[in-house]
Amino acid sequence: MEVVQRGQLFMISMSRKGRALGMITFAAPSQICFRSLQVVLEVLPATLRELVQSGKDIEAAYWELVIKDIQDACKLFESIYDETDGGDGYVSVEVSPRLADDTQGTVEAAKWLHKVVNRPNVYIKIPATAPCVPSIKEVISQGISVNVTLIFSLARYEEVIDAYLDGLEASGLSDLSRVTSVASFFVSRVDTLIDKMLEKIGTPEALDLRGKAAVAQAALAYQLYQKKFSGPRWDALVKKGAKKQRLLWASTSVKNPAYPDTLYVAPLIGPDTVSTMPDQALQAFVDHGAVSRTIDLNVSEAEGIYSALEKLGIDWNYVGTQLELEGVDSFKKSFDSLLDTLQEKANSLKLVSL
Ligand SMILES: O=C[C@H](O)COP(=O)(O)O
Repeated sequence: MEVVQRGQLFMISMSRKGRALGMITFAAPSQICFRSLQVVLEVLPATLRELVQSGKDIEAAYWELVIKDIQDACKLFESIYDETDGGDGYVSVEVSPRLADDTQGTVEAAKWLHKVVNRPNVYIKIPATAPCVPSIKEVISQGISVNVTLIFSLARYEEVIDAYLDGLEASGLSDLSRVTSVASFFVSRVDTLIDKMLEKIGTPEALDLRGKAAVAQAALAYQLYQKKFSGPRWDALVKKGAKKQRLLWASTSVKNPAYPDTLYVAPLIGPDTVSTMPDQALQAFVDHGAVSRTIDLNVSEAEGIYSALEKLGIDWNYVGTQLELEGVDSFKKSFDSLLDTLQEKANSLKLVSL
């Protein structure tokens, strides 16, 4: 339990009826796995030693530790999952980031993880890279719930929604109510990149748009969400119990200290959205954030900002691709560095046990 609590992120979520927000704990995989494993290293050297001495290589030992960790977290959140009829209380575990270019490898890894974790409230986390969009469809069609991560552009987000809808339609299940998904749209990193581009352009108009791109794009993502999850195609799936793929805001901490510290949380509150927050963003919001529906208050302003940026030469697809490359690369580096740390620990445990 200690492991889970030290690795947790939080989310604020507006209930479907649009009532007050509840503060719910939500585990995001990279953080929960990477951070909690450091605790595992402190408190469970015996387990690691046992795993290594049983002949497992370090990656296999990693997965055993993670699976147990995720199962414990799932148990912790099970009551939320039950109380909300499968609406909240999920724990995510990510397939190896080394598979981000491998469609079939990702499908196999997702199926395996889903089987071994064996809990109803687990999300298998899959990156929204071009090769993994078809994996998402396939995995959803097998009745496996998915957290789609690393979404940076509206174009890719629409492909992700389509993969979810296609997967539900292909599933053959008569009851779709237990196959759910979140689409994790990264926010602050968009400003980090676009601000640099605007500074390069350097005109007063460009400089005035700094710090506005990310929230504008996110607000338009919510418009797309509303459009795609309505109409005859969606209604047919609802008849079979389908649930909307909720938009999850990731990367919500402010990177530029000149910006308000709730910039990526306060304007993005709306029905069925999920805001993941690291401590810094959470504390700022708890201290002086206000809870009310904000996500669609300024849609025409968001459209204006989006097209003004295009007119200045900002290519949204370039931005999405660049951030995706950086995101996948950083996930891979974290994964590699974690395995290196585990290997070092295992080596020292072997020495101690001699
Ligand atoms: O899961 C990913 C995090 O939300 C990333 O946030 P970051 O952009 O602050 O690193």
